[in-house]
Amino acid sequence: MEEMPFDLTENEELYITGEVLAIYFSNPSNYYKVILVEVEETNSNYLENNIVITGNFGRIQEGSAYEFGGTFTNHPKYGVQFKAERYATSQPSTAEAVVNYLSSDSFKGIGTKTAEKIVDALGTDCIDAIVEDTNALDQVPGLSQKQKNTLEDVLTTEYGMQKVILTLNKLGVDNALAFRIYGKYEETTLEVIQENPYQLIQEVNGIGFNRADTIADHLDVQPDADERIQAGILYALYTISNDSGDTYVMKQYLSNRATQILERSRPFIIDEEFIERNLEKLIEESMIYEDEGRYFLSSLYHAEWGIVSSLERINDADFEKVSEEQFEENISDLEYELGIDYGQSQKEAIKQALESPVFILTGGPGTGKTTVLEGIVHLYAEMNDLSLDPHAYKDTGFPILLAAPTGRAAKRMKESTGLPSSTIHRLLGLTADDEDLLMDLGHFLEGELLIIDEMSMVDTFLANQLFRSIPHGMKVILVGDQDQLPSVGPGQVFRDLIDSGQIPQKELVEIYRQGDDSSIIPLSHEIKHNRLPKDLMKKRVDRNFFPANSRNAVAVIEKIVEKAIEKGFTANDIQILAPIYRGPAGINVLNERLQEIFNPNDGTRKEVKYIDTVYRIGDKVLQLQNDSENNVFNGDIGEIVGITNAKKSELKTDELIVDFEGNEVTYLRSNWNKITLAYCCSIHKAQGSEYDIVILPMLQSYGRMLKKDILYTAITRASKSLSLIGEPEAFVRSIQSTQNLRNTALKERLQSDKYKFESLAKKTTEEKAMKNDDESVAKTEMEELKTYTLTPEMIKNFAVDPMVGMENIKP
Ligand SMILES: Nc1ncnc2c1ncn2[C@@H]1O[C@H](COP(=O)(O)OP(=O)(O)OP(=O)(O)O)[C@@H](O)[C@H]1O
Repeated sequence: MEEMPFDLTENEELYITGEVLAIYFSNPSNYYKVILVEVEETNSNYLENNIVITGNFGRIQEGSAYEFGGTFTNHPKYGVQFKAERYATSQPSTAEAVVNYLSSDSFKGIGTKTAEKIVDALGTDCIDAIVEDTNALDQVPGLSQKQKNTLEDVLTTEYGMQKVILTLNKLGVDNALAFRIYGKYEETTLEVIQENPYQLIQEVNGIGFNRADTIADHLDVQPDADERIQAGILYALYTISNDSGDTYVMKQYLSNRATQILERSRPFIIDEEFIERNLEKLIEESMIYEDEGRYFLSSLYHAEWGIVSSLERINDADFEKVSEEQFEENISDLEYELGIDYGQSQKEAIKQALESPVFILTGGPGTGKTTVLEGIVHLYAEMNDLSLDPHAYKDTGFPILLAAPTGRAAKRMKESTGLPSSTIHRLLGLTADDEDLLMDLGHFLEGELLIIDEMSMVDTFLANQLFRSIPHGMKVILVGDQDQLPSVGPGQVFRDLIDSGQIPQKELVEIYRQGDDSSIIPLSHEIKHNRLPKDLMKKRVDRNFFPANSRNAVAVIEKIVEKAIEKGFTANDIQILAPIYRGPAGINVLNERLQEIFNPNDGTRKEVKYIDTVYRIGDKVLQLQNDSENNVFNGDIGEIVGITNAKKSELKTDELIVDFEGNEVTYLRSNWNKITLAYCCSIHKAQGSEYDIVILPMLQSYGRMLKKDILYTAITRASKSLSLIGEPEAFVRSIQSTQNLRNTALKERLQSDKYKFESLAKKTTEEKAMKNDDESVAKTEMEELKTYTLTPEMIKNFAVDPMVGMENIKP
C-alpha cells in the first residue's frame, strides 16, 4: 500500500499546480476527466514528478498550466491520485505573457500585433475584462468582427465556464451538480439563477426545493420572498400529485404541505397569509388552477380537459348500426372459423364496439377480452373490406393500430392477435424526455381502428397525448382490467372513463378459461370480490401456499427456487414479486439473495459494482424507464451479456451490455440507474407482464402495501403456477383494505353539461344485482376466513414439497 501524502498544516486546503501532460479520459456528459499533470508546486509532501488528477473540469488543454485544490485518494488499482474539488487556470500575468497567449494557436487569426493592441487598450487584466463583458472588445481599435468572435468564443469557453462553476460552488452547489446546471444553461447559467433560482427545480434533474432554496439563500433571497413562497407551493402541489396520484389537492392540505416544505428548508415561520396571497398570484398567472376549492397543477388541469375534448371529437363520428340479422350471420361465420361459440355478453360487446366510435372492454383474466377483440377485428375488417395481412399494405401503413403502455404488454398483444403492435410511446413517436410535457405533437395517427390494451396503466398525461393524436373518424377500443393497480403517474383514467358512464362499455364477467383444474383465475376473481377461497392454503394443481413470516420468508423462497432450478427451470421461467423494496423480505434483499442462487459468482464471470449492487454477466435485469431511441421500455426484462471496463471502452467509462430478446442495448455507467436486478421485481413494475411461475410473498410487515389491488395485480401475473408465501392474516388484511380512489376530476368533466356524450352505456340490471349479491357473500366468508387457523399438520404438509403446483409445467 502506498503511503498517502498528507497535509502538514491541518485545515489548509491541499493544492497542486502544474502543466497538463495528457488527458486520459473525458466524459462529455458530466465533464468528468482523468488527466496527467506535471507537478510544479504543492503544499503536500507529494514527491513524484507527475500525478493523475480526477474531477469535473471544463475545457482543459494539454500543455496549459492550472491550479487544483482537493484531496489525495488511494485507488486500489492505480495508486495515489489527486481528486480535485476546484481548479483554476493559471492566467498569464505579465503583458508579455498575455500577448504570447493571445497570439498562440488557440486564437486563429490573431497575431502578435493584434494581441499587443488588446493589451494596450484593456491592460494586463484584459482576459478578465473580456470574460466579464465581451463588449470590452469594442474599446480595442481596428478589430474585425471575426477576430472579436474568436476571442469571445475561446475566452468564454475557457474561462467563462470556470467562472460559472466557481460561482455555483460559492452558492453551495457541489461540482457534479454545478456541471449539470451548466450543461443545461451554459453561459446564461448565472443570469438564470440570479433571475429565479427556483426555476432549477423544474428544469434541472436532481434539484428539488431544498437545493434550489440553498442557492437562493446564498443569493440573499429572503425567506418570505414571494418567489420563494410560490416555489414552495408549486413544489408541494407537484409532489402531492406525483406521490398520491391525485390530480388535484384541497386547499388546507396544500397549504400545510407547502408550509412544511418552506419551514423545513429554512428556520422561518411562514404565515398562512403568505401562502394565501401567493396561491392567488399563482392562480392569476395560470400556474395553478382553482375549481371549487380544488387546486390543480396547470399541466394536470389541461390534461384532464384535453382528454375530455379529444374524446368529444372522437365520439362525434358516425358508425353504421349493424342490423341484427347481418350481425348474427357474420358472427356465426366467424364462430365457425374460430371454432368457438361467443357468449351473449361477448356478442353484445362485439356489436357495440362495431357501432361506437369509442368503446371500453373490461373484465378480469380469462373472461375472453382477447377473444372478443379477435371478433371485433375480424368483423371490422370484413365490413370495411380490409385485409388482415400486414404484407398487403405496401404503400400505406396497416390500418389497424394495436398498442399497449409497456413493451411486454405490446408483445403479448402481438402474440395473442397475430397483428403488429407497439408501445403507446412508439406509436406516438414520444421519447422518454417528452413524457411530462404537454406538447403538441402536431400530427394525427394514420389508420382506421385503434386498440389500446392494459388501459388501466395509462396515466392522465399519456392519455391526453394519446387521445389528442386520434383523428375524427378513427374507431377506438380501450381494453383493460379496472381492478388492477392504477397508473404509476397521476390519475385513474380508465376507471374514470368507465365510472363516468359516458362511454359505451361492456364488462365481461364470465370466466371462459377452463377445462383443467386451473385455480389461479378463480382465485383472482374471488379476490376481486373481496373474498378469499377456503382452499387458499391448500395445494392445488397450479398453486400452493407456504406459511412464513418476515424472518423466514426469504429462506422459504430460496428453497423453492433451488428446487425449481434442480428441476431445470431458469430465471426466465420464475418471477418473484414483492410490493416493497426495503426491509428483511423486501425486493432489494430478495434480489441480492436470489442472484446468488440464479447467477452466483463462480469466479468465471465478469462483474462490476454499482452503489450497493453487483452486476454480473448472466444477470436478469429490468428496464425502469421508457427509452424509445433504444427500443426498450419500462418493465422490459433483459440479460447482461457484456461488461466493458472503462479502460477498454471507447468512451472511457464502464459499460454494461444488456440483451432484451435480441435487442442489445449498451448502458454507460452514468445510465445504470435505468436498470435494476429483476429476479424479484415490484408488483407495480410487473403490471402488463405475465410469467409462467410467480412466487409471491405477502407479509404483515408489508404494512400499508397490503392492498387488494396490489394482491390482485400480483396474482393475475401468474399464467401457470403460483406460490403464495406468507401469513394468512396478510392476505385477509389485503382484501379488507379500503380502496383509496384517487382524487381526480376527469369523471365529473366527462359528465359535465358542456361536454355531454350521447351515452350508449347501459349496464344491465342483472350485472348490478350480481354485484350487490357478491358483496353480502363476501362479508360472511371473510368472517369465516378470519377465524381460519393453521394446524401443525397443515404446516407439515406445506413443507413437504415446494414444487407442488409445478408438476404440469415443463421448463
Ligand atoms: N366464448 C368462448 N367459448 C369458449 N372458449 C372461450 C370463449 N371465450 C374465451 N374463451 C377461451 O377462454 C380463454 C381466455 O380467453 P381470453 O384469452 O380471450 O381472455 P382474456 O380476458 O383476454 O384473458 P387474459 O386477460 O388473462 O389474457 C381462452 O383460452 C379462450 O379461447
